Amino acid sequence: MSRKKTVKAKGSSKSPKASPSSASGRTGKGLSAAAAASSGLVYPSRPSISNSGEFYDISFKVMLVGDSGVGKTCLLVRFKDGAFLAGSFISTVGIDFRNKVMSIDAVKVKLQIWDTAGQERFRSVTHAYYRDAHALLLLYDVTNKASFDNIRAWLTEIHEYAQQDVVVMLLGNKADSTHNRVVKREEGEKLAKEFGVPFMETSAKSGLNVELAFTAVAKELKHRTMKEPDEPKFQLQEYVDKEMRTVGCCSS
Ligand SMILES: Nc1nc2c(ncn2[C@@H]2O[C@H](COP(=O)(O)OP(=O)(O)OP(=O)(O)O)[C@@H](O)[C@H]2O)c(=O)[nH]1
Ligand SMILES: [Mg+2]
Repeated sequence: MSRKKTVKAKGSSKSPKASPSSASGRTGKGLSAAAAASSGLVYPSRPSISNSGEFYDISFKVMLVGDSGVGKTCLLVRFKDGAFLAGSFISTVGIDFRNKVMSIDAVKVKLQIWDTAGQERFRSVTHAYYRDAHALLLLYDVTNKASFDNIRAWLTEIHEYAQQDVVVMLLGNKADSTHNRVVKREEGEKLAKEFGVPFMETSAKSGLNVELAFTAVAKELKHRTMKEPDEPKFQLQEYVDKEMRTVGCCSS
């Protein structure tokens, strides 16, 4: 099943809250006519403008999924606002989204990031949104074994409801909680290998790898959309491993 890209009318990047809508893919620069034609994108006369007033060239929809309490909302807030939501845990009701425009290889990439409720009772709501997602960040909590054991069930759900070519990345969150850790990093790596998905550990609290997780996904999506025919395929896990080595693995 191939992914469809809907090109929205200028200025139509407003709240898609009313219904799960397709993320748009459009580009202003860096995309050859051939690549644009083959990816189904069209050249706008100018880049689009997001509802926060930022210009962007292409837009993708990313979903955060995983058990309740693994840190999806905190990860998004850390990425968007650079802050950590400490204090009492307020579980997400239904689904919400935030936009962030990133500069990827001189292209403005807008990520529309959907924060889903992990609680079972909201599952049918989130299922409806899977089919339009270009990427899924699947989280477990390294201090919660059940959240790790449930990853297989989440992956089954993803295969059932999401597009076949959706980008999936497994994240072991709360890596800062060294004393309470019950899932080893190696266990996360092994599971990710088994399912052929990239993996890294993150911490919404310390900021560890948060920017890197979203950047890696944005790079993969941008490459898929704008790749020149003779350009080598972007290797997401290789990129992540290289970046982690460069910054000494565990800095934010
Ligand atoms: N130590 C630590 N705590 C975290 C981290 N991320 C989130 N938390 C805490 O974990 C709890 C749950 O975080 P949320 O982000 O609300 O969890 P969620 O996955 O959005 O949960 P639902 O909305 O119910 O699906 C909160 O008390 C956070 O403060 C982290 O990286 N490290
Ligand atoms: Mg939440």
